[in-house]
Amino acid sequence: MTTTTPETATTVLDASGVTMRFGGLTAVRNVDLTVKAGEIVGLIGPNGAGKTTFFNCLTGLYVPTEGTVRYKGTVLPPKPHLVTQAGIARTFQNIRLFANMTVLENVLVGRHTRTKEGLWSALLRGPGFKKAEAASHERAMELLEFIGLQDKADHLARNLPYGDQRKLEIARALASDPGLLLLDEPTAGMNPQETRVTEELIFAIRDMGIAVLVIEHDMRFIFNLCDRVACLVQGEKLVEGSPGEVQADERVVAAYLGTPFEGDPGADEVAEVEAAEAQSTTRTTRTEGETQ
Ligand SMILES: Nc1ncnc2c1ncn2[C@@H]1O[C@H](COP(=O)(O)OP(=O)(O)OP(=O)(O)O)[C@@H](O)[C@H]1O
Repeated sequence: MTTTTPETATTVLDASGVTMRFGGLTAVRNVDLTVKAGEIVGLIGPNGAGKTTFFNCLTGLYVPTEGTVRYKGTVLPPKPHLVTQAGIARTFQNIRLFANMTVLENVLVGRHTRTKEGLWSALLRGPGFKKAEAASHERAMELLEFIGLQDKADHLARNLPYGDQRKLEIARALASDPGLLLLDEPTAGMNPQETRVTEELIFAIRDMGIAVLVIEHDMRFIFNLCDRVACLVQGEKLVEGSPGEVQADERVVAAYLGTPFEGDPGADEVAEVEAAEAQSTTRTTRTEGETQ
């Protein structure tokens, strides 16, 4: 059996020099990022760092002011449905399900980019359409089983608990048979148990051969999950590396805490506190000695 290592794996996503300006504001500046087959890559950064804007540049919602985005070597067309058709699926920061449709119907909607039957075939319900419909139904049920919602296929999406709605969004994205899945804050609002389940789900998606790029504020989740992490700050890529490297990088810590570290972080403060404590101990000892 051959296994693909990240070094030799094909590049699924190649974003190069991506810049996005809104009038005078540069939300993303000259960002390069690659995702290889078999990888889970994390994108972190403080609020307003440009993470979602960068996602929107990858998925055709925004046309980058500068730079190119390639999927498996081909430059992507700047239209969301064509990007989905090419093989990139995404979920959004805020849940965007069809609330009054069933769980199964929501997944079937996600399948439409892979259905070739035309309008007349659908209207006349010819044999080609019926075959395609049965195949879509079967695939949608497989996906519901994969995420553990097969028993709720007939429930209305709006009646699902929050964690299940998030899972359903992922199933709908998977219905387009992507080679790359972009997840925008998949654990936002989840309790620790739901977050753990999501982590397992993303590992299982990776094991299905789908590369994953994930934005998340939950650092424990991201460092546990990802093979590689990139940190955006004020639209620029500040650091990229293994979870260990990024976690230990003083610039990343400073970006989150809002204070730059210089030299040994906090050494002066520690020395000051220790000196003050030593002084107060001397004073206390002397006072005690004087009263005896
Ligand atoms: N359509 C837009 N028009 C103008 N400015 C925008 C637009 N979209 C985003 N911005 C600005 O671009 C910057 C980056 O925003 P973005 O939402 O990409 O950050 P983020 O890193 O995803 O933040 P968060 O973690 O809070 O979701 C912000 O200053 C934001 O106000």
